[in-house]
Amino acid sequence: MEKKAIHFGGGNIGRGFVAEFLHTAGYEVVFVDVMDKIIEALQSTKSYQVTEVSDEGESTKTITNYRAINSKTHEADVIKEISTAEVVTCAVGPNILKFIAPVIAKGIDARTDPTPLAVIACENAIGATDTLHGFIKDNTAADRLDSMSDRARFANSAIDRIVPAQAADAGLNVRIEKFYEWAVESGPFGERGPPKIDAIHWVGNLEPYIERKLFTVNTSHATAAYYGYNAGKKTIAEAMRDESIRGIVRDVLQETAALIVDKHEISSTEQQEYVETIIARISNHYLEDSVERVGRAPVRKVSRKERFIGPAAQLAERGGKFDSLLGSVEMALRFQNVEGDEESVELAKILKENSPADAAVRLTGLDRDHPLFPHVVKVVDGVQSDAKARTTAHLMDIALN
Ligand SMILES: NC(=O)c1ccc[n+]([C@@H]2O[C@H](COP(=O)([O-])OP(=O)(O)OC[C@H]3O[C@@H](n4cnc5c(N)ncnc54)[C@H](O)[C@@H]3O)[C@@H](O)[C@H]2O)c1
Ligand SMILES: O=P(O)(O)OC[C@@H](O)[C@@H](O)[C@H](O)[C@H](O)CO
Repeated sequence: MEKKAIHFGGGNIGRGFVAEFLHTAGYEVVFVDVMDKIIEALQSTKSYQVTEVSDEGESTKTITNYRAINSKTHEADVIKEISTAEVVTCAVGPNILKFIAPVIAKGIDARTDPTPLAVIACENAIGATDTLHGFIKDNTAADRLDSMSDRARFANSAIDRIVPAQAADAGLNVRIEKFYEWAVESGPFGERGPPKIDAIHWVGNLEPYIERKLFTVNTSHATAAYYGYNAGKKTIAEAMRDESIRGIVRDVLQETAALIVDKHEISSTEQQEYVETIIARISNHYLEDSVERVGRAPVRKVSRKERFIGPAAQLAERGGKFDSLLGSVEMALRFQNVEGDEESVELAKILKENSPADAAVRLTGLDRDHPLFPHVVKVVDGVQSDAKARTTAHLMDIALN
């Protein structure tokens, strides 16, 4: 029988990365999404194209052998597919994991296949599969929990490939960078071993991979996005062409490199080479990657384990330098009321309605006695004072005219 993988989220990384590699590994891919437009497009086509763009030119692959189900309207079908699949992946965004967990829990519960399902969350977050697993357990009957590992195994992953928002007329086709890395924990699969997916680099300990990726690729990407947005730049490549922003990105990466080299078995030479690769990747002018996409969801991005506070907190605990990271946090806090970004509206509200210390706790989740906390409070205070000064100036302007 043909191998089958269920993938939640038919968006950019779903179509342009996960499905591409599942397809190459010989899986039939069943996309699950809640967006009618994507589902209808996937159901009414037999193929779409993934085009890698780089200095070396363009190279296109055709993806076929897929189906699509809308989980909003056809939940029972999704449960049935999961009950007979080998793999479940998702790329829906870390905040959506709780919404896809109930249907996955039901699909796992309905399994009779002796081989456990492999569940791999492909989100930019530390321990995303663990988070999903937690929500799945919350949606499973207590008397079925002990035997769940007979029906499913859960492996965390680190996934890296820049897939910008696509042109409005692109349909299902995706333009992406050539580079990719997909590291997944092998331990959860035990003696039976993990599923055969050639693009995956199976690793015993994922922490160095996910921290190096999140705290280099995503820290630098978000730094360029927030400084770029506040300087009126449209794309990450445009921001990176600005010498001052490029210099700031390098300063930030020096701080995270110090942590990565100190904490993991990665030499400073190796990390420096990695940094140069990442700077070249995010400067890629062939990718029209907007500062709004890369800066999206600022509340998530300034949270405790994320790309700024995650490394800054660890550096503060180790007596390291973190002031450039605080500069990125400040720019992230200035990413407010951005059209189409609900979290940027929520951010503005939190900053308006709370004292600096309370806003710092709510946004970053840092304990008040953490060595980083007073530094973050100072940054929050500065951003709030600027907003107040702008409101006062605006009101005076109205009164005078
Ligand atoms: N784009 C990238 O460069 C990139 C690279 C690595 C990792 N990621 C991560 O992948 C995830 C997705 O990012 P993206 O850029 O593809 O976003 P995207 O917005 O293009 O895709 C997300 C998809 O999830 C779908 N979705 C939302 N709620 C759903 C639900 N309840 N059930 C099923 N589907 C649902 C959306 O309709 C959308 O199609 C994020 O965690 C992101 O951090 C993105
Ligand atoms: O997806 P986010 O919102 O966590 O971060 C935005 C980008 O930095 C991200 O999507 C990168 O393009 C990706 O992580 C590259 O591997």
